[in-house]
Amino acid sequence: MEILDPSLQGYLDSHCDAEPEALQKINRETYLKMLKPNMLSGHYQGRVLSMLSKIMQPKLILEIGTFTGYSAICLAEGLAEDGVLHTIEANAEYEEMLNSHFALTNVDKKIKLHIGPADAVLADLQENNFDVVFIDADKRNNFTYFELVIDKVRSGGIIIIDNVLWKGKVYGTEKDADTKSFRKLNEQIAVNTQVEKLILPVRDGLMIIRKK
Ligand SMILES: C[S@@+](CC[C@H](N)C(=O)[O-])C[C@H]1O[C@@H](n2cnc3c(N)ncnc32)[C@H](O)[C@@H]1O
Repeated sequence: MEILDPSLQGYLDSHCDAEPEALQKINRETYLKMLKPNMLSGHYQGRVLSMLSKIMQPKLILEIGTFTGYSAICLAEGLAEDGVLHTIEANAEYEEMLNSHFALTNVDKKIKLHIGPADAVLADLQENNFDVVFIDADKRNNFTYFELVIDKVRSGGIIIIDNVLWKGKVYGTEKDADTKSFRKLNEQIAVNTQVEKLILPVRDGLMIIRKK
């Protein structure tokens, strides 16, 4: 089930900025070569991430779940001149492809790729005071990642979590484990008084969480 009517999504796609050339190439290659290519953020969500990042002008971004690098590049577009984006990917087989994708862009020097499971990489990561965090990896660990990163986010910084509407299942009657885990995540964040939050009905649902 699509969250948005396809004709509305078509209208949104045709009235935002065009997808940059390097991202068009990565998008095409992801659909040609990867299993589950729809994990990629894509044109419209990518422009949303880029816009949020440009508004925040972050010095430090953390991404959990790199895949083919699409969202990392979108977020890196908004980095301050001396900013850095750390992105974590568990699958070591993606490393070479990711380096070649980042090299297609003018933000490659600002992206630091960490290969390994997110919990282990986060335990070793010295950086604090993240301005923007994007959580988009193994979905059932979303709340664990939220708890691991919240103390590493500066006051006024934002955490973005992807797929929180889970194809509309979270507000339906489905009882499968993934749907239950998204419902629980959304409820836990909704009552958390440390943060302000809202869900944007972008693609599969983007939760925007601002640390007070
Ligand atoms: C939904 S995809 C990320 C899509 C990407 N953020 C984008 O929007 O283009 C999720 C990625 O997280 C990775 N992943 C899964 N479990 C992980 C873990 N425990 N630590 C780090 N990465 C993980 C997967 O290999 C996959 O590449």
